[in-house]
Amino acid sequence: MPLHTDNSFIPGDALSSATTMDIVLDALKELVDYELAVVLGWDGKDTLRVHTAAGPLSSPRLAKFSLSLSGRPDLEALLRADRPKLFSEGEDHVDTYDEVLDLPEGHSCLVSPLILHGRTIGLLTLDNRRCGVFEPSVVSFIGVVSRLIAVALAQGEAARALRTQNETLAEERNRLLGQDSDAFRDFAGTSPAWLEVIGLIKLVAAADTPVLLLGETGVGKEEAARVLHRLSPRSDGPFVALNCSALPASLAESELFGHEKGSFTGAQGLRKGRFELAAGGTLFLDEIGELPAEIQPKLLRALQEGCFERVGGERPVYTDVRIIAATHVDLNKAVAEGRFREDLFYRVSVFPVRIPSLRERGQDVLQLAELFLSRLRLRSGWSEAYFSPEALDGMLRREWTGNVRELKNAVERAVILARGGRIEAVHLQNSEWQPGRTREQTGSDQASSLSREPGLNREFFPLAAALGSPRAVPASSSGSEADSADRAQPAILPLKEVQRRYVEAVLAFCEGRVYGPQGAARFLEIKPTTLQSMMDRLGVDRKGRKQG
Ligand SMILES: Nc1ncnc2c1ncn2[C@@H]1O[C@H](COP(=O)(O)OP(=O)(O)OP(=O)(O)O)[C@@H](O)[C@H]1O
Repeated sequence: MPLHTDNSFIPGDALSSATTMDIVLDALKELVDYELAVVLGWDGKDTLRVHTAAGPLSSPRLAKFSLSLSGRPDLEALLRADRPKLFSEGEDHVDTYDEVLDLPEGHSCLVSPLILHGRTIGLLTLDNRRCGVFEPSVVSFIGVVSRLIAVALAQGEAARALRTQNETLAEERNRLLGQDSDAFRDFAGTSPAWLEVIGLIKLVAAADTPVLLLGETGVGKEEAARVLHRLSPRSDGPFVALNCSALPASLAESELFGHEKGSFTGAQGLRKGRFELAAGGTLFLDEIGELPAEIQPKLLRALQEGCFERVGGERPVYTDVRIIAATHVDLNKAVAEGRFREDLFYRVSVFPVRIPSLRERGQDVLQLAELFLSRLRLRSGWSEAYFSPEALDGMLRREWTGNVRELKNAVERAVILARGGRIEAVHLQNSEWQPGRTREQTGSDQASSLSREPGLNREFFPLAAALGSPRAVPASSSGSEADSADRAQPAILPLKEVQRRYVEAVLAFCEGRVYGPQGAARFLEIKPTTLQSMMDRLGVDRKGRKQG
């Protein structure tokens, strides 16, 4: 036979562990007359799972088979003895594959530990329905083969882990490079409430314990999760985040666990889920309380056993990830209402950490504002931006309902309004298009205090100006007579008319600009294309006049 000359083999093409094992068991079949050969891998704790099964008796059910060693002291003893064992005819023994296979009594059965340098790697079993098929002479041969299989199994698993880690790192790096990410920035704050959080994060970071971050929206739960990851022994591994809210069950499963090629229409290739991408690192599950009920048992299994199947896949996939979950809803209530599984709740909430709201963090507001401003100063035209004393005071007094996220956005908006110069309190007070209020004020107080300064009102409070109403914000719901009178005062306009007038006013304020940092879309926090179609729908042109 001529020598095979294809030398295009490169490490990246290395055979998968499963293929290697298929080849080995196939070759073994030529020497040993088995009907079922199974290689089981050991998870290092208690479980043996089928890695490869070959022979006419193997079946897809077997591929999912696993067994607990604590329930099988006979197998544990066999692994300890590190010697193959041939079960003789009539010898009583527990049938390993009892649950999935019906083998006749007295069938031939040979079991051999897979041990490498004294470390248990797994187990090899050979079965044949007929009695006495395996000669005693075959036992020592299988002992030698088992050592080779142990090497192949260990190397295959190591190569797989390395490959997954490489891919994950590359994917995560690309993802981070593609964003304006805050992942590597400071974690500002020195208030007692914040220092307590830092203390807890430092404490729990080193352990592999699941952490549950609780807190209002925008308080910095994801930021805290990133810091926790960076402080943990997994910091060299990836940090992968998934927002569980608004994910339909079908999408959530494939996002979490990936899918096999052709598992559903449009699944053109194998795609790894976040669990696999996070291997060796941390998986951050944001808004875990919103996870669809159908997925919760699958997540529980992945957390408990470290294994799952890709959508459309049969082979179990194993990963080692640390879970950090976050929620802004009360998970206890979700459990009581049956929306969240209790067992999953206990699994993820081993170490809860509450991230305080900005209201509880005192002077941290100023540190954070300075931090955000220092980042913005790096942008062209804004290097001279600074806060006036009144602006600093206003920030301290304001009730930041949207927390750090709201503060961050407000600082950016203020820099734009201040045209990269001195930021006044009024630049930060511009909150018609967000729900922030000063700590002392109600919504109506805020509207009226703004309207007390006519120029300010016109320039920075376009809704009130646009509607021509003395009170654009409804009165507080104290139920007093004065309140009822206030409520009755403004004419109620159709929503479309309010939208039209408001868009016109914002456009006028932006001098007809739709795009760019000082464009209306930016202020309205919508895409310019969305604003354009809204303008078409409302009949408003760029100069803010009604068309037609
Ligand atoms: N201590 C901090 N230092 C710097 N930036 C922070 C800090 N905390 C939060 N941020 C920034 O504030 C914004 C909101 O934070 P984050 O997304 O972590 O909040 P969250 O609590 O996870 O919000 P949600 O509940 O909406 O998911 C992000 O842009 C984040 O980078």
